[in-house]
Amino acid sequence: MGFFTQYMVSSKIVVWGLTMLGVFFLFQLVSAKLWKKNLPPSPKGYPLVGNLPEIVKAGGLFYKTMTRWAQEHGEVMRLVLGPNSEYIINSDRACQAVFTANSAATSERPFWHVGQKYFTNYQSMDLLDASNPRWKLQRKVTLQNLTSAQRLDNLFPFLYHETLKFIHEIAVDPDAGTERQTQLFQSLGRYVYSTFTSQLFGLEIPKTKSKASEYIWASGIDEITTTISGFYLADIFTWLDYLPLGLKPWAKKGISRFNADVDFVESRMAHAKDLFDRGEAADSFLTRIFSDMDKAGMTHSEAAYFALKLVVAASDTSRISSWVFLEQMVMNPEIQAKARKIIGTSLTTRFAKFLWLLTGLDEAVGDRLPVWEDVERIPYVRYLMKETWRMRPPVGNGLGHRTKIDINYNGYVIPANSTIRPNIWAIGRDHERHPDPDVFKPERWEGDVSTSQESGNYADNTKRDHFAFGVGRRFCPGVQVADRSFAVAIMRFLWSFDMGIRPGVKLPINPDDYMESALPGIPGSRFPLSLMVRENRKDLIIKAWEAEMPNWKLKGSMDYGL
Ligand code: HEM
Repeated sequence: MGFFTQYMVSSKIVVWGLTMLGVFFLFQLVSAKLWKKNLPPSPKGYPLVGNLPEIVKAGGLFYKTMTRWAQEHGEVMRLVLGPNSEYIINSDRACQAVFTANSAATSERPFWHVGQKYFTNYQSMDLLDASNPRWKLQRKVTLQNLTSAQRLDNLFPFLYHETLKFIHEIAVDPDAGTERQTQLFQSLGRYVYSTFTSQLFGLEIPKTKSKASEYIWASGIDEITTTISGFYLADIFTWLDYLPLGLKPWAKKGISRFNADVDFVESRMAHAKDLFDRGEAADSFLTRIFSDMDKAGMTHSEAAYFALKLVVAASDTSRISSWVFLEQMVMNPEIQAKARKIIGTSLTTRFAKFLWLLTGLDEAVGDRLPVWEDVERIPYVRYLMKETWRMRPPVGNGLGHRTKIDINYNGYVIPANSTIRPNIWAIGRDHERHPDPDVFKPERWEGDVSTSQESGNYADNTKRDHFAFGVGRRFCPGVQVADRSFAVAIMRFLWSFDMGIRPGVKLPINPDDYMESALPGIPGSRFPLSLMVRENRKDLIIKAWEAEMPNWKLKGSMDYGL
């Protein structure tokens, strides 16, 4: 079920709910003296429910609604979501003022009690307030164990292995390029999940049909749902939490999800520990915690739960990045051809490279699979990354923050304790920042080879490439991992595949027809993508895979015992 369709409830509950909302609205108005403040403008909505119906109706095309609203209402706007209001920050300048200049005051999370208390037992970094010491510890552990210069390299063996496995699967798939090739979204998901479970747990996901992947996906959805404004009424009417547990279905659901998560990670950890004790475990986040090399300051059990949360944060964002890159290559064949030419095909000899330097017409890589270091000399890869993340940010609606203070911007007031969000979609499609924003044009980034981390760190937010990784103190801590994973995917896909549309699909196609409400702004698994290995690559890929397998050391599986 999509996030938005879940707002639909039975009519009795609606009547009860609306009455409560009315009372609550009045209470909010009086207690916060909102009528005295010049609040930002709102799109026209309905009594009591405000802008909710339009959001529900928009479903997967919510990105368009948010972009249009930003154009109509200016740099800051207020969305009325039943009894809640959210303040949406529509421009880079306003992001600077709200999230960067006021980062200490705007880095708490909204009051997501249900998610924080029940679903995650105050252990998930995404949901914790930045002032919570556990958030600080988890952020430190992420930076030390995952994204420090030393640790970033740990990703590569897994990333190279998994991308090669994905490409090899397609090279030997008799259904590749036919109308029966319908599982690409799932296979892409397998390789991405497996990359991160290997890096974090030291355990891989060998098959596309995997109970572990299904579990991780469902657990992630449950947590994300707790961050939807007003999804759990107990986040609005906080006194509901005083009821006995038997009368709180949301609390029971949350507790059972948390307990199931703990069971899941404890059993995975036991398997990983067993391999570690036998000296058969690959180096991973957990093995380093077991061997106390990093003295993380977490118990083993906490570290395993945290590893699950990192897999959730890392996997689908990376899967979506690769998926929409493929979508854009299909929609823009001339860019696919150009990028491929730049990345490299058959030239292998020094003479050929010399020719390439001389003429600029041929390739930079040759007959080996591209690796991360190639990005340094192929800036076009960075342009492709920036353009994909600008146009289809995987987390376009961001994650809410809470402001602890009243913030004044352009004569409007965003009141203390409100939820605030950067409108990542609208900023990426702002005509002033990006002329022709609906056109996929990597060339617009000519000369900008900044990494996502560097760009995110610019003191002047208007100079940033895009806002796909958020803004302010909660800026995505996995950004350098994301850059590596995406760059390698882009280069290897261009090197390996002819990317097109499945036979039998009528042209032209519009990606908007394939949006899913659970992934607003992203064409979902129904997008009729076709991948075929290029003829002159097939033998190279098969040979590379045959050379890889005998040396591959990772023994454990996330699906062990499931
Ligand atoms: C293309 C890939 C990715 C995108 C687009 C992305 C985007 C985001 C966004 C928008 C946020 C919310 C920031 C905010 O609250 O302002 C976030 C938070 C987060 N991301 Fe990422 N992310 C990606 C990959 C990753 C990876 C690979 C990891 C881990 C290895 C990761 C770990 C996290 C964590 C732990 C948070 C929560 C931070 C906090 O609450 O303080 N992300 N990400």
